[in-house]
Amino acid sequence: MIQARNIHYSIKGKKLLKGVSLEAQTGELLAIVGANGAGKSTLLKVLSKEILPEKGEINIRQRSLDYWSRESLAKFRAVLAQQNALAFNFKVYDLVLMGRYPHFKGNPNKQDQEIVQYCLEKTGITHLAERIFITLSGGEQQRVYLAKVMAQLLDYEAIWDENHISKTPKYLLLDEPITGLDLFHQHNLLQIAKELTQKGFCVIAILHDLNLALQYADQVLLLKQGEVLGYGKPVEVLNPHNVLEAFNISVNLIHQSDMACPFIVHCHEPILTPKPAICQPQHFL
Ligand SMILES: Nc1ncnc2c1ncn2[C@@H]1O[C@H](COP(=O)(O)OP(=O)(O)OP(=O)(O)O)[C@@H](O)[C@H]1O
Repeated sequence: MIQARNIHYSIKGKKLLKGVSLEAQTGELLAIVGANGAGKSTLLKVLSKEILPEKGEINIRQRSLDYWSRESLAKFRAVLAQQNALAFNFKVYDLVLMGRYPHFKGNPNKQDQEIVQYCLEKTGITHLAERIFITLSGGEQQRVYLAKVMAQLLDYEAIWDENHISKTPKYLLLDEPITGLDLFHQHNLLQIAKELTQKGFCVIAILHDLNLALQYADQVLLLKQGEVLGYGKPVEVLNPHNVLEAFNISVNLIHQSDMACPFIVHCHEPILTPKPAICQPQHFL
C-alpha cells in the first residue's frame, strides 16, 4: 500500500498541495484527475520522492518514504514522468534494458533479457528494438518508456505465468501515460496497467481523459487547486457536480445498458465562469 497523509507542498510561497491524503492498495489502479495546474504532477513527484513535502507523511510498504533509499525504491517502484530525459542516441532495446539496471550488477543475465523481450512484445514495439530512440514517433517513444518501467518492475515468473502475483508489492507511477498515443494504444496501455494490478502492482496514473478514468480506474482522486475535491469510486467522484466544480464545464453522465460504466459527455449548459460585470443602462445615468 502507498499511503499519503496530509501532504502540503509550496513553491515560492505558492501552495501547490494543501492537505492531500490518499491510500492506494496493490491490485488497484488509482487515477489522479483535475484541471491543468491542479497539482497532479506535483503530487506524483512527492509520491515518487522526487520532491519532498513540507508537511505530511508518505508510507510505502509500511515504511516511511524517507526510510527507502533511491536504490532500494528502484527495485519495486517505477515512475513514468511527463518529461523524460533519456539518452536519446540509444537503441530502443538498450533503453528498455536500462529498466533492469536496479536488478543486475555488471551485465544483464538471460532472465533480464527475456523480461525485456516480453515488455517489448507487450507494448507492441518488438519491431522497433534496433531503432534509435530519437527516430521514433512520439507515440512510439511513449511505448518505449512504458516498456522500460515495466521491465524495471516485472518478476521473471510473470512473463511465463499470467496468474503470477508478485510476492512483494510493486508500485507504478504514471504521469499522463497516454500522451501521444492513438486510441488503440491508449486502451492497450491502460489494459496493461490493469493486468499489472492483477500481478500485485499498485498503479497510480494521472489521466486527463475522464472517460478512460471511469473505464479503467478502481479509484479516482480529483484535485482542485491543490486540494482533494473527491476521492473514491470513479462514478461517484466524477459526477456532473464535481466535474463542473473542478473543470468548469457542464457534463452529463450517460448510462447505457450494454456498457459496463457510464460515460461523460459535455452538455451545452452555461458554464460557471465569473461573468464580467455588465453595465446596466442606469449605471450611465
Ligand atoms: N517550479 C515551479 N515554480 C512555480 N510554479 C510551479 C512550479 N512547478 C509547478 N508550479 C505550478 O504549480 C501548479 C501545479 O502544477 P502541476 O504541474 O502539479 O499541475 P498539473 O495538475 O500536473 O497540471 P497539468 O494538467 O497542466 O499537467 C501549476 O500552477 C504550476 O504552474
